[in-house]
Amino acid sequence: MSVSIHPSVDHGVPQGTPGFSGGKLHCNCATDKVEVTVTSDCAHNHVCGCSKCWKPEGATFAQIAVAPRENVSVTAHPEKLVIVDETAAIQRHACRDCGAHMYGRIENTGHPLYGFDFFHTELADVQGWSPPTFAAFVSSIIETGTDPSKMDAIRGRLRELGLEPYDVLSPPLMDFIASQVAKQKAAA
Ligand SMILES: N[C@@H](CCC(=O)N[C@@H](CS)C(=O)NCC(=O)O)C(=O)O
Ligand SMILES: [Zn+2]
Ligand SMILES: [Zn+2]
Repeated sequence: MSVSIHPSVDHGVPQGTPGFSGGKLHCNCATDKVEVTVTSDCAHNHVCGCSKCWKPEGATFAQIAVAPRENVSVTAHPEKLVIVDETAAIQRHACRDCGAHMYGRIENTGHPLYGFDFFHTELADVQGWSPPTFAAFVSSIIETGTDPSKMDAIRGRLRELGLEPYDVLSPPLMDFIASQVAKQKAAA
């Protein structure tokens, strides 16, 4: 295999199941697993190279998607969750024992992405989620140790997988964020 991106896409990006309606995510603890229930499919699934998104052992990118926050709830062992960085825009709730990030929530109602919770679909015990469609924050992998000389090969592999690489977010998401900001400015 050429370059490893993330175990969920390294052998080809899976197809989603039409009408998929969500599932339960579990942390990586052997017992007393934290459980998060998501009652819809995800949207905007992508791989992210930033240093803040949780990655499985050995992965170069995280795989992360969103769902409306009302569709995401902690259904077992909430006492094991800790917020990784209270000052971050996305408050990532991680299992204090295994470190897996179970969901990320934006509490600032003025944030353009307020209302979306972030989660890692590979933590689910079911498959069929809308698959990743692009790669975000690709240059950021250099910050966590990737040799810059490998970037051409990594961007090439992402394109081969159909995951167009961007150094921030995809144009549709950047347009959505800018539209939210424009609405806020118009209302102010
Ligand atoms: N280059 C930075 C980028 C971090 C970043 O901006 N991450 C994005 C994508 S997840 C974000 O939205 N961060 C908001 C947050 O982490 O709260 C890094 O790798 O740490
Ligand atoms: Zn755990
Ligand atoms: Zn990220």
